[in-house]
Amino acid sequence: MRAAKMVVKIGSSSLTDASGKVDEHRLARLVGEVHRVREAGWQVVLVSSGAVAAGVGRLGWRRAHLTMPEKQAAAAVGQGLLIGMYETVFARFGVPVGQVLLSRADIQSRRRFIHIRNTLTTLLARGVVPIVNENDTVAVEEIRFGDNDTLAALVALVVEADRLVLLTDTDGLYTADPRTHADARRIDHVREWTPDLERMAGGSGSAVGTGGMRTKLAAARIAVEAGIPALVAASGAEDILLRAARGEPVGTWFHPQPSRLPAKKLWMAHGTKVEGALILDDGAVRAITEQAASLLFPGVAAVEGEFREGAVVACKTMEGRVIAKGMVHLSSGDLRVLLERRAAGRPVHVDHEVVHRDQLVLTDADAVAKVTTGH
Ligand SMILES: Nc1ncnc2c1ncn2[C@@H]1O[C@H](COP(=O)(O)OP(=O)(O)O)[C@@H](O)[C@H]1O
Ligand SMILES: N[C@@H](CCC(=O)OP(=O)(O)O)C(=O)O
Repeated sequence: MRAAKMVVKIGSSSLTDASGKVDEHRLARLVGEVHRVREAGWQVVLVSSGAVAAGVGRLGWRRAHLTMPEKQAAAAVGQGLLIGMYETVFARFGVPVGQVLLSRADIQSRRRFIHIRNTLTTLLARGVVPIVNENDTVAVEEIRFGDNDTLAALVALVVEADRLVLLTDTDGLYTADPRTHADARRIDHVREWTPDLERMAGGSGSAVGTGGMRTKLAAARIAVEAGIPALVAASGAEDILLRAARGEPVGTWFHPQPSRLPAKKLWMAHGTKVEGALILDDGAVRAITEQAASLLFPGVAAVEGEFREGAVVACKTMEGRVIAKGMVHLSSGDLRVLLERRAAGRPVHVDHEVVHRDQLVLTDADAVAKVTTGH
């Protein structure tokens, strides 16, 4: 029988003490929680922040106003310390850990994505707890996830997890940031994505956190679109992972959407970065959003950027709204030659789709709703 998988993300704010250093007691508490849910039969991938905080603490620096190279240097020092702490504490339960450091480029490449999946599933099958973090020391802006909430959601996609649990210093999503709004109420269930949700979620309330509720919301959305229930909950709550495993009301639950995209389309929607764009005329927009059709050359009005065949590009309306992402069969250079030929009134024959429907994924919520509800 396939073991259920849980991706658990812990934020810096839940691992550090008041001075910003990694707090061994908090880390040990978390490890105890992971151990208990593993004993209940779950496989767990831990996505742990805290490298920068640990490094800053070790070097005796102050957290405020660090440059990017300083943060990366701090992460180089802190990541080793962090994994050392996990190794020591998990060893008390006889559980080995494995360090997995990822950057966005690792997820963007389909080949590397599959290699990561194989490595993670091998670790899980052999009873190891993979401990994932962003590869902060080498990650430059273009290839950064930027926040571990998004990284955790993508890891959940990679391992096809059954739960994504985002543990933080607050017990869920509130109607406003509870640090500054005493009257804020917790939202226990999210079944629909409304603009209100985005308005409620603010940035980080602490000096060590990155992204706050905003990035957790974005991460939860990636998970639910992939059919994975997501929970935002307090890291300090008793038996939190066991309770998450049972689906108890212990935070904000994000319920998955009924229609689940195939794994490759999920990767394309969330794992890839676009290299350019195709501007579609209104007929093509209707064809791909309402009839789930392939994109044919006559529907392409213009091309933006430079890309090779096989690249992932955005599909935009004439007004510039991104409605889909797809893997294009023609380079930007070839498409421009064909567009010029058409503009000059010369005949244009393209014998295949520009983007095949199997390699096209709708990214605009309204467009997705139209297709999944059938109108
Ligand atoms: N609507 C909201 N509901 C709950 N928390 C919110 C909200 N808006 C902003 N926050 C802030 O998000 C913080 C958690 O995010 P963050 O500091 O990035 O933690 P982590 O290090 O766990 O990722 C909370 O402490 C809170 O101040
Ligand atoms: N990769 C960084 C953490 C980035 C991050 O997202 O932090 P957090 O919002 O605390 O989860 C680190 O290990 O310090």
